[in-house]
Amino acid sequence: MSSLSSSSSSPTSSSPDSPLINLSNSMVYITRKVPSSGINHLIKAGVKVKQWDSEEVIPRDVLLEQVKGVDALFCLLTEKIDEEVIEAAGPKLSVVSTMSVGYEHISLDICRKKNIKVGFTPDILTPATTELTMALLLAVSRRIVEGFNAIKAGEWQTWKPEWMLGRGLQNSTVGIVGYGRIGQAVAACLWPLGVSRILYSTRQGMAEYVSFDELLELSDFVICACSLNNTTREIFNRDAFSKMKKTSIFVNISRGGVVQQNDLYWALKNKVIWGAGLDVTIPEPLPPFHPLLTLPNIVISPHIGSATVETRSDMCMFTAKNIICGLLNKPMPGRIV
Ligand SMILES: O=C(O)[C@H](O)CO
Repeated sequence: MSSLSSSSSSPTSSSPDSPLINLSNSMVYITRKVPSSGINHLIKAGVKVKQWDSEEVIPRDVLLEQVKGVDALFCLLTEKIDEEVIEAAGPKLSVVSTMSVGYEHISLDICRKKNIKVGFTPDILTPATTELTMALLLAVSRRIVEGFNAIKAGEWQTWKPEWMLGRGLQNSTVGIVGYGRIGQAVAACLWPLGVSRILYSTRQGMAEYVSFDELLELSDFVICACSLNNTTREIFNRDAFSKMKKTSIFVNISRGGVVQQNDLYWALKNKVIWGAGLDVTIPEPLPPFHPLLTLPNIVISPHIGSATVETRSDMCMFTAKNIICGLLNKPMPGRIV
């Protein structure tokens, strides 16, 4: 399902950024149905746009076929942009931009070697992802889903002083692993709720620096907002969960790959930790019969950290701007390589 969605109507006046470079011969391939904001921006800039116009992930063989000869690639976190794709695209490919802040799906080394610029969408999804982090944290700590399920099962008999008790944030210690844009925004939401300490282990900021092990040992809530790379893969494993408090709650909004999921299951099942909220899993989608879904002390959302109407539209626009700036040899608003 690949279609030529559009082409330039006025190529010479097409670029708002530089009238000197004519983009009318440039072809951009978009790997999914995305909000119209970005597509319109590309069209107005005068480039030709081809698209996998579907909600479903583009099959690998179709991607390899469709990218042939394109100048720029607009991709999502679901496509592995590796040497094979870059070779299939050929020598004209000069910009790859992903509509995500995470970019572990792109082979940066190959892009560097081939002089291909790589863009991503930092900052604009920080508020939406922060909201979702807080939603998961509170859903687990205040047992929202468990309570809802209890109502549906007819288990809500009366108001009881010691039923469905959760864990409050006031006077608690929160550890944030990955104290970057999102981690710091989450911290800003937590202070007004009366937490007494916020710990981080990876970057500088307003919070207190401690080692990763100390963070695990001291925190009542552990929030993971770091990127996935070789140093963070499966850092939340049996060893890490064993160091956490039995009363602690773990929230992951980064990537499923930072967690050893069998170990998380073990930790939740055996009450090594109190609860968990996940927006990201391995695999995605998580199969409906996955063992994690049988546990009462977990809430899982389907990777919707940035999923607000406004944020997804902004991300799409940002990706399109990255591509146009990259093609025009202008500074890209969000550039990795
Ligand atoms: O990397 C990202 O951008 C998020 O995981 C999805 O928006």
